[in-house]
Amino acid sequence: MKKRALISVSDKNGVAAFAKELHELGFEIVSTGGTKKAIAEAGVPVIGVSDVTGFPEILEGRVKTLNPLIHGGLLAKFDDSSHQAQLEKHQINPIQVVCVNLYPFQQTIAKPDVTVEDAIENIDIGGPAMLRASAKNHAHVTVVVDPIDYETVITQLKENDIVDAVTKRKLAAKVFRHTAAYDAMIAEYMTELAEEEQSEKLTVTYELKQALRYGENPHQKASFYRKPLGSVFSIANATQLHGKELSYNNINDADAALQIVKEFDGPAAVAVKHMNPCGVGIGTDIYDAFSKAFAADPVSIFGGIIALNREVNAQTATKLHEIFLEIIIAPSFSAEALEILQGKKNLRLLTIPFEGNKKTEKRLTSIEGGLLAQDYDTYGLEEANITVATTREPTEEEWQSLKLGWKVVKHVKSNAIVVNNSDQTLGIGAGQMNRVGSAKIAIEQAGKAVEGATMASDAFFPMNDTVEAAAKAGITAIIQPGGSIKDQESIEKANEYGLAMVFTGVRHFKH
Ligand SMILES: NC(=O)c1ncn([C@@H]2O[C@H](COP(=O)(O)O)[C@@H](O)[C@H]2O)c1NC=O
Repeated sequence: MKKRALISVSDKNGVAAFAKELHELGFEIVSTGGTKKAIAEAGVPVIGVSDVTGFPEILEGRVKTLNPLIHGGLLAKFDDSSHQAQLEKHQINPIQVVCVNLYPFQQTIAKPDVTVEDAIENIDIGGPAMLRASAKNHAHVTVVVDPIDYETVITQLKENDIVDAVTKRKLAAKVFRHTAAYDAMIAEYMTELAEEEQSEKLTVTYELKQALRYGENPHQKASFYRKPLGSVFSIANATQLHGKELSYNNINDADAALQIVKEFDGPAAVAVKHMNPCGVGIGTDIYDAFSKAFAADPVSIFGGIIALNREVNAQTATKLHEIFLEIIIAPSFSAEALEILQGKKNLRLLTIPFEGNKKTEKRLTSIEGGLLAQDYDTYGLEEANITVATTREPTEEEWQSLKLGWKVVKHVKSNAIVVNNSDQTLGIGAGQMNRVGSAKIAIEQAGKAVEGATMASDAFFPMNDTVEAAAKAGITAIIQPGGSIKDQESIEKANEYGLAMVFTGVRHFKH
């Protein structure tokens, strides 16, 4: 009996050539409608699945290969006499090679004008059934889901007449990853469609974007995966114009920088070190903004990651060029700016689209043995929640400054304190185990500029010691969530020093 190959693919790239090789190796080719046509057009003999099953493709292709005359051939063990006898009894031919790829569900739902009907029709049923059957029976069947593997299969068949067991197992594992990812994508789409907020299972899928040289430290192995159809405003969607490959730490820091710069509509520049901002500046143009971000902390910016929300021009590039930086991310670079910055061999220059940066994804954080899923902290200041707790109201300039501080403090690791003026940060205290410790760091870093500056705190003051430290340093206004049982003590302390203190009613922990 002739060996049989079953080919049914949506992505028809290379399939005719693959079929031709199989034919020349003595295989009888069996195919579904469109695939059969593509193969026949290339002059390769091919028989239709309907000729095998004696049943037409029905329901506009919803049922074509779902038939025991096909699945019996995929699932029978070739070395099992009972299975062989059953195949003979029912006149089923065994299938040695299966080549299937699926309806383009992902590409379909990526279309902006996709209808639910269109999405549903692109859920492949028969394909995954054939893939899973063949992969289950991989001891006997060679199954190819990825056109990249056509060559390996043909080479091995030509050299040894068989595909070796290790390759067959790898191909089968690839199939199960493929069908699992395919179903995860459908599950995500359907869950959204059904407006289910919290599901009993989380089935997300990611694809390898980059094999990383190492993780947080050189002894840790690491990879970078991207979410298919994920947010476009993402480091996973960046185009690298220049410089060394991104590292694990670069990616985390770049993500942190993007989350901060996203807070601003006007020209803004953000410098990040170890996922905390070390300088944030806003200005009349991007040069002005970057100059302020740089001046905010000209020491910590060394080796930092910079995100800017306007095109980098020559003037800004010249200033950026003076500093040792790891990465610069912007919507674009002018040709002149690019030329200036490309002078630095290792400096990574990235662009990402700043448009369409709406995020509906969940932030996933892994813990050993589990995963935490939460919304991104996209909450801004809501007028309705804001109260001025002190006798003195902030001045107009203080308000501007408090709003800037509040935008930044959200992105600083808790306990977080930001000291700033109306267009730049001056001191940032991050990740201390007590709030007054962060305040002292921020105040010290601000130096003389603390005089007349404002302070933002990501969470309420459990005691009045931070207010006291701020007032003594020369801070004139504070923004914080409020809500401590000792709020009154902090208010009294602020009143005593003539400070204005605003409660936001919302906290911004970040761990
Ligand atoms: N329903 C079935 O029996 C069935 N059998 C194979 N398919 C899919 O049909 C596609 C190929 O179709 P065609 O050869 O007609 O272009 C493949 O992506 C394959 O996964 C099916 N379609 C979807 O469910």
